[in-house]
Amino acid sequence: MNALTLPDIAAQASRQALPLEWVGMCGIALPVFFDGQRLNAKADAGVSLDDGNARGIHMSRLYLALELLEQENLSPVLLRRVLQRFLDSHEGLSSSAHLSIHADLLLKRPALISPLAGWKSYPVTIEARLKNAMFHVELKIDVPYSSTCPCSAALSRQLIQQQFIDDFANKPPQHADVLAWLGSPNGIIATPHSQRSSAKLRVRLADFLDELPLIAIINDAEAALGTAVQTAVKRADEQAFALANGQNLMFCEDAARRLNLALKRSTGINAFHIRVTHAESLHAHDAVAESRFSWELA
Ligand SMILES: Nc1nc2c(ncn2[C@@H]2O[C@H](COP(=O)(O)OP(=O)(O)OP(=O)(O)O)[C@@H](O)[C@H]2O)c(=O)[nH]1
Repeated sequence: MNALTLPDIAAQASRQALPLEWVGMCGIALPVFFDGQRLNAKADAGVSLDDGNARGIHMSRLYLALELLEQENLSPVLLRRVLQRFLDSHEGLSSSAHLSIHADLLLKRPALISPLAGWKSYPVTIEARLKNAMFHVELKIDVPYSSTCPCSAALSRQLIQQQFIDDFANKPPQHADVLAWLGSPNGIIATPHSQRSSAKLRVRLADFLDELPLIAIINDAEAALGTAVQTAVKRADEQAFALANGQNLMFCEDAARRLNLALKRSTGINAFHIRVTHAESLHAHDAVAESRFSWELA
């Protein structure tokens, strides 16, 4: 039997000469390593197709370059090496390379009071680009938190005051009576609404960073927001959480401003874009605020 040469369509001339900005593969399953964890990731890998006459890029060369990610902890230098390999394997065809890695980062979080702890999952995307020796890394991180509406709290307080006036209209308040009243349903006749909320952070990193500051950014964001979503919870933890929410009333605007300050204080961040969403229980729609810093210029 004669050995047949395999047809190579990608090497053919394109019928329509036109360069393309991005060509590659999306959703490639891949294990990556970060902070001692093996993450189940999905990668999008692509290059520009500058030669408008070339029919296609060489997908397999991008795919094989991703093997580098199986061996080392994710870092800016490793991402750059992968992108350089994308370009080296497409010499004459491509001048820019792009890689996105989507994964869920698991962090163990202690309870507020009890000695318990549990895992929290943070969706993250790490995006790296290389063009004309210019290398950029952008992080996208979702941080869930709890927010309690300050307006609803004030309105609830007013109703509680009204109830107090009604219940103690004809008697001078005695300490024991007031204490008992505070512990009764009438003492909390109205409650403010709280909602599970989410902050989507997009951050462009400075060139000098050796590591990806994913965990530092998550920790800074949660500290700024004040009422992170909890994991393992006993009653003592739930009570501490209720107190924390009561002391931490916020509109979505408040949350966006706090995150803006926190990210400006962080080192190694050149630009950022924040979008917070409060999934209101008052409405069937969300309250949303955005804030950005140097985002258009970056
Ligand atoms: N460029 C391109 N390739 C595709 C597409 N869909 C599937 N492929 C296949 O991806 C496979 C890998 O392509 P290449 O990397 O060029 O494979 P190859 O020619 O064996 O490898 P090299 O010798 O390194 O060029 C081929 O079998 C293509 O047909 C597509 O939309 N575009």
